[in-house]
Amino acid sequence: MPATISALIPQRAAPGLLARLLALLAGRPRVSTALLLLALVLVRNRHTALGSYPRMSKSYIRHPGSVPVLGVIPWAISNYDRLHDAMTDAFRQVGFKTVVITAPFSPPRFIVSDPRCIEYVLRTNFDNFVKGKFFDDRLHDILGTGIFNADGEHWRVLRKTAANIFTTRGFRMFVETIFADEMKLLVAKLDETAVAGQAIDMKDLFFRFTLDGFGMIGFGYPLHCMSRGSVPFAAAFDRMQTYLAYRVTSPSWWIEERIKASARSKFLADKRLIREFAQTIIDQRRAETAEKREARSDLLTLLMNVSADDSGRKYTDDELRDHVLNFLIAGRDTTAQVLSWTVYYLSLHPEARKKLMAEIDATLGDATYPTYEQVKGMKYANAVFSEALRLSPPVARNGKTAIEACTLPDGTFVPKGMTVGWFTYSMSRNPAVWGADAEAFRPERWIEERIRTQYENTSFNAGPRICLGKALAELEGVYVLVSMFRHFDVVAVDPSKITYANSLTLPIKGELDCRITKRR
Ligand code: HEM
Repeated sequence: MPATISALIPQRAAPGLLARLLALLAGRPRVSTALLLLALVLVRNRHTALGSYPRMSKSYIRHPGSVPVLGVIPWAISNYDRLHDAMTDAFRQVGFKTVVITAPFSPPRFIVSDPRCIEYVLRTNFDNFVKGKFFDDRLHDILGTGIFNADGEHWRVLRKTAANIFTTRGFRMFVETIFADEMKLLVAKLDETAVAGQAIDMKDLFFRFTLDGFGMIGFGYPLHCMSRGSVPFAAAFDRMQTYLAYRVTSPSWWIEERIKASARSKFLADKRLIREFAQTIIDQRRAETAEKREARSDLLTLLMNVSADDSGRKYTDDELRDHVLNFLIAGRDTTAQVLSWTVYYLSLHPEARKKLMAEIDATLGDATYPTYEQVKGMKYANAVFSEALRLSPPVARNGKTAIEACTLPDGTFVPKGMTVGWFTYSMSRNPAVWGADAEAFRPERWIEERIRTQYENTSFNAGPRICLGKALAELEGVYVLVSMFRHFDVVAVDPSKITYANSLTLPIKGELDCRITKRR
């Protein structure tokens, strides 16, 4: 667990007895962890919701890692760095049935993996399941009033407005102008690396590509990340996500944050930096002449013009800032992460890489970059992207909260206010859905087998809140893949050492150093 309890103790001495106690415990992480947890259990806390639910019925299957009183806490601590695999192991033990997770000071949660339950939560009983307090409490600092945390009418207005930029006409333009320009910069960088015989961090380059791309698509704002050195906004964004992932994982995050003042102050500095960055984009737009503003049709323009509610009120700068950040998270991290994982899986599977390059060469003829139609038509390239996404979904876990009590299709009674979560990462490894080779990287399954439903394959979420950027992400991801492998062979230096970091999404831990060989 990277954030051990000792690491959560303040760096500067606290006054008096507490300081001495903390100093003593700081050198003994195990003892301090145990004592802190014990103290948490003994102290009656108004945040605990255990008492506000009916006693958990014996018929519920407890998460196999649960222990009395502390619930899943010891399991979560010992598996923090491999949470998704540990969760998959736990599901295997119970035959992928619904489990209940308990922990002191945290409301119990169900984790489902049955596609029927997913469909019930995300479509059939859509109005009864909201993002709710669980996510808002933990993620408000970064998501604010933006679409990811929004519910009800507020969500509907945002979704309808944003949907206007995701049109086929727009997509063709994105490929021909924005992606094509950005790809030339990426190819030039890889060219230099290949000539110099060095390795390069592809993870960093993919993040730069998607951030620049969405800067233009969403806000008509050139961020020039591909041609810059460090990007402080992006670094702050990554740190903040790791911090917030801890809140989603640890039931005692709120108390730990009060103890660990220095980490919190760094977090607040990052939050300020990120907000200032979003504000700059808005300020520049407001400073433009009315004529120039009216000629634009990007997301920011749409959001500035739409009525936020029935009263005709416009979004405030604070709200616009939240929207900008929500879309930047959506548009940057997810697609970039899938691209990184795709390179990882292709490095482990040279036969798939060969097949991909053969399809690219056969489709493109003499051309160096694909057209919109070619990207859409390349079956194997699309299958490679989908397969990497299936095995390493950026939104690897998710959940929604029941407004009223209800019963899931597998018979699980969900009390009012309880959260039902799911681990897409684990669901992708369920042999009942994906077959005996569920764990294997096999792009052919997307060509030879039936296409799984949204509720079996939740990588893009499902139902009315299915990812708004799905088509854009697939187009951008496959465009980059095809253009890149048209020019180069790209192989990770040491794929066997690659794993994921526990963050809000599912980035590769550390760098993705790759060797680049010129193909043409
Ligand atoms: C491979 C890349 C992507 C994946 C795997 C992905 C996945 C997801 C998932 C799982 C959700 C549901 C999140 C939740 O419940 O809060 C979601 C929502 C969303 N995604 Fe994506 N996404 C991707 C790319 C994009 C891109 C490029 C955009 C463009 C901006 C985008 C825009 C959105 C938006 C606006 C929502 C919120 C939809 C709503 O709540 O109605 N996504 N995405």
